[in-house]
Amino acid sequence: MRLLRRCDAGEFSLTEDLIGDDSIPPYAILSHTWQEGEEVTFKDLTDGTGQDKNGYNKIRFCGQQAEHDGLNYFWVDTCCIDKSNYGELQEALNSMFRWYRKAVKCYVYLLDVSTAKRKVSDGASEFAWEPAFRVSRWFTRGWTLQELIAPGSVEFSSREWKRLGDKRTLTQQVRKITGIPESALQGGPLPQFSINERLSWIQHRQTKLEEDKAYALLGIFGVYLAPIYGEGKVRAFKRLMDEMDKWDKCIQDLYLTDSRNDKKRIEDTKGGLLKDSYRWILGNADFQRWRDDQQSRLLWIKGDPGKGKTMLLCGVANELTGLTTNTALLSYFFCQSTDSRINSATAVLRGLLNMLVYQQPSLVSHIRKKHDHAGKRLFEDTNTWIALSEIFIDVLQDPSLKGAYLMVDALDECATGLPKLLDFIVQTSCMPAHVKWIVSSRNWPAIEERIERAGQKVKLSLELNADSVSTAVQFYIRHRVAQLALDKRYNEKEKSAVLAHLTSNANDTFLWVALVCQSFGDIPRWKVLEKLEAFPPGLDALYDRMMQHIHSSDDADLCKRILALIAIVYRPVTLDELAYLCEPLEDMADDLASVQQIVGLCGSFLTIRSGTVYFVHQSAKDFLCTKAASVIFPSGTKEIHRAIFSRSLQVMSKTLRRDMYGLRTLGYPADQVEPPDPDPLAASRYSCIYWIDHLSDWNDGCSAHNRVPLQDQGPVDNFLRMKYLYWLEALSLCKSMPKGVISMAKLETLMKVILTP
Ligand SMILES: Nc1ncnc2c1ncn2[C@@H]1O[C@H](COP(=O)(O)OP(=O)(O)OP(=O)(O)O)[C@@H](O)[C@H]1O
Repeated sequence: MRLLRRCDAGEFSLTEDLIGDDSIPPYAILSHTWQEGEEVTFKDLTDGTGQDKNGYNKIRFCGQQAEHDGLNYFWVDTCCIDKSNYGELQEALNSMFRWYRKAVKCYVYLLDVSTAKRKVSDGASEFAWEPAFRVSRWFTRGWTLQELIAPGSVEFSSREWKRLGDKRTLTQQVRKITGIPESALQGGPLPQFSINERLSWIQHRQTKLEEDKAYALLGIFGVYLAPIYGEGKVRAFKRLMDEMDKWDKCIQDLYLTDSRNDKKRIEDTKGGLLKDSYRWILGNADFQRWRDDQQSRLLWIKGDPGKGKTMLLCGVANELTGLTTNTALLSYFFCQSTDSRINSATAVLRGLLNMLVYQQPSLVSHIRKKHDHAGKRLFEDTNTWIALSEIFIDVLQDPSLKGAYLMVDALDECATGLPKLLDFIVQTSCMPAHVKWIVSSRNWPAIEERIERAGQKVKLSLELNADSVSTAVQFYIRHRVAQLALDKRYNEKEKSAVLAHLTSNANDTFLWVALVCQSFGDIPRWKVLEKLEAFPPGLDALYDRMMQHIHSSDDADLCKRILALIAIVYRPVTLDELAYLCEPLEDMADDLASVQQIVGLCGSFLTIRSGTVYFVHQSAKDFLCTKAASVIFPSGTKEIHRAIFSRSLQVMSKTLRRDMYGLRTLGYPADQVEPPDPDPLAASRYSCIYWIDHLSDWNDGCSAHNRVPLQDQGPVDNFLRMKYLYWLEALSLCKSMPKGVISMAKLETLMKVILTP
């Protein structure tokens, strides 16, 4: 990129070609419409001519504005690109959007808008220049579309160099004139707008060369295309759309979860995020050191279960969102061991990448380099980690990446590949890039050992910040008690007693407060004082008490069965799925309200959100699987795997059939399938995907006389003979064919082991 610099004599000179973003100083950029034969060219500038052209005036305008704003450099498209050099032109066309985005200021020079006339009359609601502004030629040209959208600051000036306003103050007018939504004008991520919507923004705009109408969209779509002038508009658009299709496919294949939705879900299920309970971190010296010191790249927040780490990270994400708009990207990931989709090292990198490319689509090029060859397998085979980590490093080293904040919550919940993920975080936190990591986990020595290897790290222990955490928990207690008092109509005495009990027993643990308050919600007001002592301090003591409560209830066996099942499944199951997987619930399969009620009897261990059953917290699952294991798995966990496998086979045999979604035609694209309502796969979706995993876990280490039924005429053989094709169809409808292929290989291995004499 070449820039212009003002010389002492008031003239301008071109810099050399500046390679690499680090060598590019802050600059302003001009946006205008071209006048045939009147523009100052690259050749003019190098020959020292062109001062007599009308276009020279615009360069002076841009230079003067830049100087006024304290910027020594500026860029003008007419003369900063050597258009006689095809390589340079191609690079410029594909970089233009980024150049406009990186400009500190963009000055729009409107030759056809004059401020010579003053306000129409006193009290008039619009300025005299507004009618001319509305019909300005600038709004009708193709290239000016990205010049409006890409820069953070766009200032409009009249023919007389008078400032009219900027794209923030004139948002409503610009939105009306262009039809472009406000969030796109204000720098919102463009992938949130459909391809058709983005195409519509240029529909009524013109370009001198017909192909340019397509090329002017490259930055807006975040794709790379070599310009072929002469190919015609139709072919140029076809090539653009082909690129978009590949882009779309790549993003779809990468997609695993939308961390923004995960964050929202987590905040919702945990009862909403309280700013007063996390904002202490913003004033914390360690946090500030990590945030403000360029050399500090890795912040590790560590603390015991339920100390509020996840909610703290949600809060930090919110604060960084405000802080980083236009200066850096923010990407986060919340590991959850109870959900096999989001509890592995590869899932973390996929999730982080997904958020990065959403904000800066041009970064997809690094994924495309591998995805164009390998397709979806790139994200699903044994080499996925290698490929993803290489892609991730390329992304972090992309010269156009201004900076990035990367957050990973609950490293201890990353069940697969944690050591390599930690090594990767440590490695990339030492790279010379503007990247900062923030991670959280429990106080695990294995994590500490690896994080210690990072050069510039900051450790923030919640236990060592007990005063701040304690004050934050106090805010939380007051908030929850106020809510309870309102809902349950406590009198002052009851309210004070609850407050005092929580305050003196919380031990700086949010989760304990959250669980106790949840239980108080089920206790009638007149019993609350009497029941207070039933909530002992300490998480385990509380879980223990919840377990005893279940034990002494009429539905103890059923509740324990449900808890065991929810602790074993590979992803949270829906009420529909639960009703079929848990045999004693079978009769209620068409009465989900009752299933929901029964889940409600399982103490506060479980919670239901949008029809799906989750553990209220990871520590609840940990408690059940360790301290209460003998109670909920009296015959061991294999027995639960066996039961889930066996129920899965039954539900699949009962529900799978040909063309369940009534698609009729063969070859219907799987990604366009919408589940009918009611969904015939609602009850068997989980079973279709995971039955082989349960079979395999049941078999794992089984003694010879307990062998799983894989022989001819056994249940597996019968199922495959009768339903194999329907099962494949179901896998495809569940968009889980790749997982199915892995499962089939697993089944084959299992057969070989078991059936070998
Ligand atoms: N800032 C906050 N606003 C609202 N609720 C909060 C806040 N901090 C903590 N909580 C409450 O405390 C509970 C525990 O917090 P959180 O899940 O963040 O703990 P954690 O340290 O991540 O636990 P673990 O390490 O066991 O996963 C949450 O479910 C929520 O109810």
